[in-house]
Amino acid sequence: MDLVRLRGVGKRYGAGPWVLEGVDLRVAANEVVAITGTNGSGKSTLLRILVGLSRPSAGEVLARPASVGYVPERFPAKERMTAIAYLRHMGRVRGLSTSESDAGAHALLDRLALVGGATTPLRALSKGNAQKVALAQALLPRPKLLVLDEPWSGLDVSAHGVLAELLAEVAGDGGAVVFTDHRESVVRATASAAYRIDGGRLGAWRDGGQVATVDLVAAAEREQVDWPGLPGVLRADHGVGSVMVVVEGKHCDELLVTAIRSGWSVAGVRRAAPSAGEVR
Ligand SMILES: Nc1ncnc2c1ncn2[C@@H]1O[C@H](COP(=O)(O)OP(=O)(O)OP(=O)(O)O)[C@@H](O)[C@H]1O
Repeated sequence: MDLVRLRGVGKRYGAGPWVLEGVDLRVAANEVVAITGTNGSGKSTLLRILVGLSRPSAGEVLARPASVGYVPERFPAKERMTAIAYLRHMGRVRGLSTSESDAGAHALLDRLALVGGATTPLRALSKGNAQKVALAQALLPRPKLLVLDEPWSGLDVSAHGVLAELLAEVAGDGGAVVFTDHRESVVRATASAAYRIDGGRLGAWRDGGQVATVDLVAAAEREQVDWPGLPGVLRADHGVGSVMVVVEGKHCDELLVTAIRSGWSVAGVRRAAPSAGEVR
């Protein structure tokens, strides 16, 4: 089922040139979609249309879930409000109680390791910490569609893996994720489908990345998992306290969610075209 559907979408600002033209896009549940393109190609414009902050000048948005989380390229962090007060406010606006909001916010900020604490005023946060708060607000409560504009930019390396896990959790829970990034490595490691905007048109990225290799490390209290029995798993090689699983790209997010829920940590995800031996 399509969670998102755009048909023939075009966008121009005032009487300026067309930034986007004839964009058709469908995003199904469980998908993680990357949008690539050069600076100024229209990636942020497309994301703003996806979340409903900008109206297309042509074409239609035929489907969009009611619950959408959005991490903009620049987080409006000029407020005197503290990070936790802001997150509480955002959670309340979206229907959570104060205690649910606070619990969710603290859990997300802990996972993302917000340095400097939740009581720092937004305007005093560093770029990376502001990005963590921006991520937390988009996930409070967990949305059906999560849209992120260059979410890795400014994040420290330790938060990179957490971000990948959070995206996998949204997609694995029947939601969908759309993000922009310039880097091929990020697209390969994270996306189940990828597109490129060129000359205002949305086209296929040159490589869909059909197979993923997932390196997992066992925590002390993990459950046994029948890796080869999971959907799309092509191979599972066991090490001491670790396992390397090769999985079809479209089932990668499900595998990551199962692994995390069963007490395994994701040490790495690599995507590549399948070799002959891995195709079945
Ligand atoms: N509010 C606006 N008013 C007028 N022009 C705009 C507006 N927002 C974007 N543009 C123009 O639309 C084009 C696409 O901008 P957009 O920010 O969508 O690109 P982008 O691919 O996200 O770029 P970057 O990678 O640099 O973030 C650019 O030429 C930009 O100047």
